[in-house]
Amino acid sequence: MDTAALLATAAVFAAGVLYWFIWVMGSAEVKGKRAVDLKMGSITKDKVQDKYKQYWSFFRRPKDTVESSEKVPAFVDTFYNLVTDIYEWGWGQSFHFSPSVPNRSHRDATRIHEERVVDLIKASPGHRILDVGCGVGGPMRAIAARSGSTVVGITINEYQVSRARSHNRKAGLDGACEVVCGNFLEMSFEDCSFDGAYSIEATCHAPRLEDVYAEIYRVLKPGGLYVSYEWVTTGLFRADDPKHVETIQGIERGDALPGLRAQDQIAGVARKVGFEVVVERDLALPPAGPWWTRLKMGRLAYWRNHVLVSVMTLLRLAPKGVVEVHEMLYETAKHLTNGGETGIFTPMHMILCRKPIDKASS
Ligand SMILES: C=C(CC[C@@H](C)[C@H]1CC[C@H]2C3=CC[C@H]4[C@H](C)[C@@H](O)CC[C@]4(C)[C@H]3CC[C@]12C)C(C)C
Ligand SMILES: C[S@@+](CC[C@H](N)C(=O)[O-])C[C@H]1O[C@@H](n2cnc3c(N)ncnc32)[C@H](O)[C@@H]1O
Repeated sequence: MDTAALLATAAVFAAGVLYWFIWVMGSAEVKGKRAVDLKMGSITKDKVQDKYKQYWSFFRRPKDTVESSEKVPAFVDTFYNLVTDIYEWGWGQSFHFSPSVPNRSHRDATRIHEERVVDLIKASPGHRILDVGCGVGGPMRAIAARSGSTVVGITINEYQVSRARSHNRKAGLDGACEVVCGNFLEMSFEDCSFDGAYSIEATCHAPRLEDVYAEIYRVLKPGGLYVSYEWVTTGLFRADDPKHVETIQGIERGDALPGLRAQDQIAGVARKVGFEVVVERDLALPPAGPWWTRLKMGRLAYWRNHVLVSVMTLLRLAPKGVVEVHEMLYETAKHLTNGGETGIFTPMHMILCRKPIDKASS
């Protein structure tokens, strides 16, 4: 074979490898979003890097002033513009963790964790259920399909609204699932207009938990049930242990959190806004399988994804800034894993509350 033929064969081979790397390997476990589709929400291509820098300088330190608390929802919105496509591509349409289940896939474990909500809040056909912080609607579709109820989701991020609506249509569930863009700290829904409500790993973004719980209380019908899976520090967390503090602050920085609450504070907040606490339990505790193994087992996948986003940026298929966002998520994954392994953090402290029948009329 002469040199020209050799070069041509090598070029075809390289193109084939690139194609396989980007299009085949490029979508992670859940097929759907591919690396070539990384858009970074509603941020225009040229602004991604700047937006990331603004996000990072805001969330780098813990939030302690009222003034910075008020800015949190806007920065949370920026955060989801930056990460939504990467989450969908590398994790799926459900932006939360689940206990691992022996001999079951991540997809099954995710669905089981979501369907538990249906039983807890007794969602039934004819019910109108609120999903507080709905992401792109993975849980909403599972819960609507399982329960036969109508689910209304709210998210602060406009890009997620369009993604969720499109997924709902494709799943044939747009009749059962509605998505609105808004702030869960001041919702536009009528008082007493929902039969039930849930939030999955979303209220951790609220600077004051009582503000979002009070809103959920307001829109629930008397007797209605609300369940939340909360991100909290556990009783094993020691504020005087620098390693613990580094882990918790690492989780806060990389997940747009104004400050993680302690597990034993949640029920008090629920009662303060008027709820009866039916039950609370850390769903991560044994016999539940570890939720963080899914993050840990993917080291090789992270490396592949890093190479992918770098190649995509070089080819100008992805905007500048994606590599930094991806790197931030990689670091965050390490802190989350650490939080899980040491037991100082759980993303699934479950609290089930009821709006009392008598108090509501007063
Ligand atoms: C509830 C929240 C989000 C929880 C999780 C869905 C996400 C937390 C960290 C995310 C990820 C970390 C590493 C990424 C990896 C580097 C990349 O290659 C592919 C995507 C990741 C796995 C990504 C996926 C989503 C998370 C697990 C918070 C924000 C309150
Ligand atoms: C980690 S995601 C979880 C999404 C969804 N519950 C799931 O499990 O797939 C957190 C969600 O909360 C939403 N959120 C955060 N702060 C919000 C706010 N102030 N108002 C409305 N939505 C908010 C985000 O936009 C995002 O959709």
